[in-house]
Amino acid sequence: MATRVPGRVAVIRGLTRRFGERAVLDGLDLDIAPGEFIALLGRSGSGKSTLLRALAGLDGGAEGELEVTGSVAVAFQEPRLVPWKRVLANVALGLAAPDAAQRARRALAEVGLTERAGAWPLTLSGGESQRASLARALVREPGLLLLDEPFSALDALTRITVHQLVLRLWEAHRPAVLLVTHDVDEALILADRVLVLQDGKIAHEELIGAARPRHRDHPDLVSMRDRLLTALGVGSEAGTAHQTVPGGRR
Ligand SMILES: Nc1ncnc2c1ncn2[C@@H]1O[C@H](COP(=O)(O)OP(=O)(O)OP(=O)(O)O)[C@@H](O)[C@H]1O
Repeated sequence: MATRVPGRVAVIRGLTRRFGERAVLDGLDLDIAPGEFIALLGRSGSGKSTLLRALAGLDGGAEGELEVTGSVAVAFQEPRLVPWKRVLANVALGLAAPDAAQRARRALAEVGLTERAGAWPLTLSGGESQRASLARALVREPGLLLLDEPFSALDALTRITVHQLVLRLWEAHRPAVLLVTHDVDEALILADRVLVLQDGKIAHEELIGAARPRHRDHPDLVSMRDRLLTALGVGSEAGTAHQTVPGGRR
């Protein structure tokens, strides 16, 4: 039986996902409030994508309680645009609204891709493809936006630009966001709450009150980075360059 909790877009209780003998998710509890930006860290194979797939309704094999209120949209690491449809048609794909094309155009304008509306996906750069993918997710006005390492294949400069874009879009539309990332700094710069998934459960949580835009050297973030790296079993090396979790797909 699922429980609806007012003021929550997702309520997860005792979520367990087994593959063979192994419980990748093992009695996981998590609440997601409307409009909050959560980053999910965890070592490779800890079950981050498994949790996202369960939340997206893409995996029927999980046991436990999982209630999602409202619509969910997902953007993946690879933008997954349909190659034989132009960019505008990709963004409008599956939208039932009579004004689908108009909404898709508006979404493309928001991500700065108006000029590429008529282009074929294979002619887009990595950053443009990712922006098109974000437009396709946002055009549905989701209550919950799931982002599975969407920035990891982008070069460092493009990633910063897309971070800024995501924050701008999040501030304008206010979906709850669950961002899976291997990048501790990305989590600290973007999220309100950073979670560490370990042994099938949320093993560590950091709440970030620092105002945005944030700089990675903010004193609160420096101590949080240390705690997160310790929770991830990496050991803290404060003051070193950009930190990512071992096993990241970059
Ligand atoms: N369909 C499946 N069948 C069998 N095992 C699976 C399946 N899907 C995932 N797994 C296993 O579950 C574990 C968690 O996978 P998942 O992709 O959720 O990890 P992750 O934390 O997202 O990893 P990464 O950071 O490397 O992307 C892995 O050991 C994976 O091999």
